[in-house]
Amino acid sequence: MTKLKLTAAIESAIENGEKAFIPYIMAGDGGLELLQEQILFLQEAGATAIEVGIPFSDPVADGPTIQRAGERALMHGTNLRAIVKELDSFHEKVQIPLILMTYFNPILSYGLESFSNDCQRIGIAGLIVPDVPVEESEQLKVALQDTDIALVPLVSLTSPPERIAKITSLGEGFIYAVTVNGITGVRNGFDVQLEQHFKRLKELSSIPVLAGFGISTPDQVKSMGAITDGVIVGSAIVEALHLNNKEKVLELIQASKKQVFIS
Ligand SMILES: O=P(O)(O)OC[C@@H](O)[C@@H](O)c1c[nH]c2ccccc12
Repeated sequence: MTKLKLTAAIESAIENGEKAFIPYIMAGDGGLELLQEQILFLQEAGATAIEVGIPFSDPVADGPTIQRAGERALMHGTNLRAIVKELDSFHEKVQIPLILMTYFNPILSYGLESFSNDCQRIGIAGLIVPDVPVEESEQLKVALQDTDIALVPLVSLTSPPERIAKITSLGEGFIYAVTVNGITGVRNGFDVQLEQHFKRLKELSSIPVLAGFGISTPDQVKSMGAITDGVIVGSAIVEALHLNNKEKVLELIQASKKQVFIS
């Protein structure tokens, strides 16, 4: 089994002189029938991979924009089972890696085994489960061990060095480096220490390091991309898709392709 599909996609963007760009979307926002169109649009627009969010009633890590998108999706009656079924119906058209982002509860109610089997069957390349820290990920790791699905870890700004070392050694796919303390959502500024923090993470990690949380403008995509291997953009993409502002999505993705490199 190879957990390398996700890593390979990111490395290939970098080999092209670009940075990775991973948009986050909320599955079922606007109705599940939009999911295929949204994924194929982002693929066509040049996304490196896509993080597909599963709506959940108690999204503790999510800021207001993602929370509202989740509520809209739940109002449409979306759930994990329906999303997997929908993804199954068009997965042959998707060439870029898909990462599912879900809290642990929906996975447990789905059943760990069948979740892992179904994700493998429909070609899911990665999984982000924010309420399962590395120390508690054994059960999930066991369920995923015979699959090609990478369990992507989150590293917070406040993780102490021993914890960072543990996360980077166990991490798969890429390291999701959180840029702020707190929840998802648009921010105006970032800690001046970030560059140092990312440098350390990159030194410790054998897989790519991507920055996420609070990135919402082309300039931020460029400046975060200059000090990491790429970015994840959630709230700004969710909002732009909700307002059908495709131009904004294209601008954000383009910013990851024209990089100013700071050495
Ligand atoms: O919305 P932002 O600030 O651009 O951050 C990305 C984020 O939305 C996405 O990766 C995500 C959505 N929900 C999460 C929960 C935990 C970690 C990450 C996420």
